[in-house]
Amino acid sequence: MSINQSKQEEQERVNVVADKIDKKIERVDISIAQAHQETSRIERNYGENTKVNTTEIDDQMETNASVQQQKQLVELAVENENILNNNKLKLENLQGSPYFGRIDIVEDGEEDTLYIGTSTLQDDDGEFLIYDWRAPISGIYYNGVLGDVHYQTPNGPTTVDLKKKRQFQIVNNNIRTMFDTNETVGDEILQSVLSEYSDEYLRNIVSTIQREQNTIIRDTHSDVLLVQGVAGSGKTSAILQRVAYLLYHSRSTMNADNIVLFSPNKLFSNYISEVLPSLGERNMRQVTLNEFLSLRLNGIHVETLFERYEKDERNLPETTVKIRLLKESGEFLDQLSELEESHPEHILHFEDIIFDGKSFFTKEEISEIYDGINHAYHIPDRFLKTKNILIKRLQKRIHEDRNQDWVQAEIDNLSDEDFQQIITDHNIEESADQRDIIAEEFLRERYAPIYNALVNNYFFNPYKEYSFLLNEMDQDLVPTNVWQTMVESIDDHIESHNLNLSDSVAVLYLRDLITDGGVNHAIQHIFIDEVQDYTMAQLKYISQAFPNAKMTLLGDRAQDVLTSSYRKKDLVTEVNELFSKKKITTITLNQSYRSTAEITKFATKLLPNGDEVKAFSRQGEDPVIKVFSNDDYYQGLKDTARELNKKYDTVAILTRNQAQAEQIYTHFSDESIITLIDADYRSIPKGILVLPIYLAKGLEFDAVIGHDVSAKNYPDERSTDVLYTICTRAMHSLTLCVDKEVSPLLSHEPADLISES
Ligand SMILES: Nc1ncnc2c1ncn2[C@@H]1O[C@H](COP(=O)(O)OP(=O)(O)OP(=O)(O)O)[C@@H](O)[C@H]1O
Repeated sequence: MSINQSKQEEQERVNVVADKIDKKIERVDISIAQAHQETSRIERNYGENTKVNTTEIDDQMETNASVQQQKQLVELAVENENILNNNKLKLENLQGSPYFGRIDIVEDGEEDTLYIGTSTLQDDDGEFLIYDWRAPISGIYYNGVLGDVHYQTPNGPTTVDLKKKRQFQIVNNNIRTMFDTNETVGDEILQSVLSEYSDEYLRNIVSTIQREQNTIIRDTHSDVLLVQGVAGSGKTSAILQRVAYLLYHSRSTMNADNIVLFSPNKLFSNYISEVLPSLGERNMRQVTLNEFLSLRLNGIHVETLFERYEKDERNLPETTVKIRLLKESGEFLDQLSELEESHPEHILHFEDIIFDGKSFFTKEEISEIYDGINHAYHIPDRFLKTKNILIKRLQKRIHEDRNQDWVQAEIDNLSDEDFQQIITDHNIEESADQRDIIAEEFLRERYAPIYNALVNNYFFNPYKEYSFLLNEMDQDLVPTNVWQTMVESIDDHIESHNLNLSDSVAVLYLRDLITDGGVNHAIQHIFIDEVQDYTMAQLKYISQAFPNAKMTLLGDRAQDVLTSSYRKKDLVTEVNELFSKKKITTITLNQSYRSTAEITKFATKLLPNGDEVKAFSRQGEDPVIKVFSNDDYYQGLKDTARELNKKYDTVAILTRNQAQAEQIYTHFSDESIITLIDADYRSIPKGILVLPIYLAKGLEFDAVIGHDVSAKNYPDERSTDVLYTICTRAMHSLTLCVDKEVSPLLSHEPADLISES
């Protein structure tokens, strides 16, 4: 059969399936409308029931039961509506482009043809019209070459004979292209997908997942999956596809709330927010490292990586580097805990618990309790025993204080309603000592802040404990006076509610270790993008905080913008050392998809091992280096940006730091087309943007302008990572503007790339 005949037949099938999808959507719309009416009816009912008289106890109990029942009905109705809406979303995702792949297989002598799309679609009689891309059999589409192929079923591995693999590009229900192939996904379709212009959001890559990406997406056995992938190799894309895959495979035991993604910044969170919904899934939780740490160190401003980078750019003394490298290592955290355990006679740094302006428990009392507990116990056990004793003492106080005059007077002054409320809230039965019980309940409410302070360990000061251990630490890294100054500066910072990044992780680690807290058992998967920005201490702490989570770590050593000025060791080695007891799989991605071949080749020349990076064969314009030798650098930059903006919707001017971005912005201030992006931006507008490179991490733009790649601004190889990351943000066009003298990092570039004005 000729390909045209096949295309005709395939088109007929697309029409049939498209028609069925439309009809299903019509039906689901009717069900949604009915479900919505039902929810509203139950909610109205619920509203009326909650208005019932609540002053008589009997009535109130009855009302409570009925309200509970109504509440459950509302929840059920809402859930039903959610399921229907979700079904509709999946059908809508299939609309216009119902599938992208087909495989013909022979299994146990039987021939079968399967179509693969973003979700499963069944006929009314149960026949599969489309298989979900995550179904075990769909793995063949991404992995297999024709002939015998294996795939995993719930009953173990199975072998089938793969006869045909066909790819489609279907737009508005019309087959635009169709290929039979032996590869994962042929270049033609990938070419066409990659030459499209960027938009505000990253898109899913479900129809063109490549073999190595597929390995990342479908890995279910590793505790730590470490992906070292060059810029634009699809690391972020693979994360999101992997989340969708894991959600599908563990539907009964896991949902999106059991997954956390550590993302590099807020812009990034918005940028990736459309991928999972386009695959019919809810987004996982997202947090930046700074949000994660700040939330746990309530009331303290934790230095951001960006703030630190900006500071480092100004001044980074060698002693600071030495101390920082120590604090950022996994061993440093081990040292802290060993030191703590090696001082059994040491009394932890406790704090008074203040209530109503007075000390309710003094630190001396708490210290005495702690000291009185057998020193042979581990510190967390002693801490817990101390806490339990304090809670018991609080209970005793409640019991004793109930007869105090002030308590009795307060009870006498209670309104009838409040009095009744205590009785119903605590189910207090009528008896001779009812008033005593009420007095205790009253006190329990009054003393609740004390109880909370105990439960939340506010009587322990982890900052002082940390400084104590630093003072005790035997170190010969830096002279004693330098070390001492460092410890004092932490104390000063704490006074003003600030903490730098490396200390914050150490304090948290120590606090959680001593208090045996801070652990979240519910999270099953942690994803960390841009892992090259993380220290081993941070990774160790994160893995301690989420003990049940498998970790997927994705990074690129060459894009080490934020720490390259001082970090030396290789990320893969470090991670392997840190998690040596876990099952680690390391995957390397060398193929870059984002940029044109010209841009990728240009960028990789900056790297010492650049020849390992494989450019995708998408052709485009050569990058340009524009040198402005006169004093009109900013005018030249402006003209360049405007010129590019005629052709490309988004033109990003990327700088080394925020100050440079602001400076450019002031030169543009007469224009409404330019947007200065800062760390609080949540979405990327179109037009000309100016932002420091660290905010552009993980993002991509149609056209990129590197700001002032001069010898002054990029003097030596310590700037390579920054420049490389800037260049690799560009999809279609890259221009480097230079004020006077070109950076030595570009000295190998041929003269014809350089234009002088
Ligand atoms: N298999 C694929 N099919 C289609 N497009 C792909 C594929 N893999 C990657 N891409 C595209 O390449 C670009 C880069 O992908 P992504 O942002 O996931 O890479 P990355 O490795 O996280 O990049 P970086 O580290 O430079 O931020 C995106 O536009 C993405 O859609």
